Amino acid sequence: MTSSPNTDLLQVENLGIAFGGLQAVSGVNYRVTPNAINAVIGPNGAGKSTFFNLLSGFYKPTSGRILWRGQDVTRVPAHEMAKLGIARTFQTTSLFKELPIIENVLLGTRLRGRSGVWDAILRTSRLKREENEARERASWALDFVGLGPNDPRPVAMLTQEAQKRVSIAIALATNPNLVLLDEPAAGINPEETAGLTRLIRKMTEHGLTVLLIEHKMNMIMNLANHIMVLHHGQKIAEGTPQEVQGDPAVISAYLGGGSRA
Ligand SMILES: Nc1ncnc2c1ncn2[C@@H]1O[C@H](COP(=O)(O)OP(=O)(O)OP(=O)(O)O)[C@@H](O)[C@H]1O
Repeated sequence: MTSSPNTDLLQVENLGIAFGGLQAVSGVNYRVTPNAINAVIGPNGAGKSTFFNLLSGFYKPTSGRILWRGQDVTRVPAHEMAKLGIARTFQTTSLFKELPIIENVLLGTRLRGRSGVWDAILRTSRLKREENEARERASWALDFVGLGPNDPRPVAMLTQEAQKRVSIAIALATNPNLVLLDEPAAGINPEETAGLTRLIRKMTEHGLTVLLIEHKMNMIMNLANHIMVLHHGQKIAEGTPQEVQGDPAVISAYLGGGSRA
């Protein structure tokens, strides 16, 4: 296996998954462009969510493999992927709505701590150190996404857009290299979408690599540096926004496939 760990982050080879008789993703070869905004698009049912779940370790492929910095991580469980430096956002429905903002972020980061039950009972110095570090990291992440670390409000009182920022802060607090964003602009208005676009750009300006799936085509075309197009589970095109927009296979997939953009 050839690898160049300094430049490669995530790469997939011949990746596929079948659900019963349905081949939801098939034979995809793809390499995430480091320190850039990467997008995966495609008509409804193209396999975007399934591809995303494969990358984040939630589904295990039935063919092919996933490499992280040149290392085979195909069988690594989802929580271990987070430890490697791959973080993903979840829909805002998975937030603990009655808890304050920072507690939501702390719950996300605590999962990475090394303290065990005895550390908790005895309040060991390791536990205290980890708690302080987690709190610092959570405050930094909330500040980064534009939310006040000392804001005492429960998540339920925030707008949908601010809740999306909380989910991004949870991902950032795990100190990732690659952040996978699941439809970051779903269910928010154009003005809020512009704000989230700025936040996603800021992430790459700070050295992060972003990969997102999103239906809002205008947003993607303005935001992404590199786009991969799925159709019926297969990669049909990839390149710059200009390249994929002008690609006849992409145009025909969208005309025949019914875009929700
Ligand atoms: N867990 C599953 N079990 C069985 N079939 C599934 C499962 N997940 C997805 N599929 C099927 O795989 C195909 C791809 O679905 P997927 O949700 O990945 O597409 P998508 O591009 O994200 O769609 P959308 O744009 O509508 O969200 C669909 O035919 C879907 O019904």
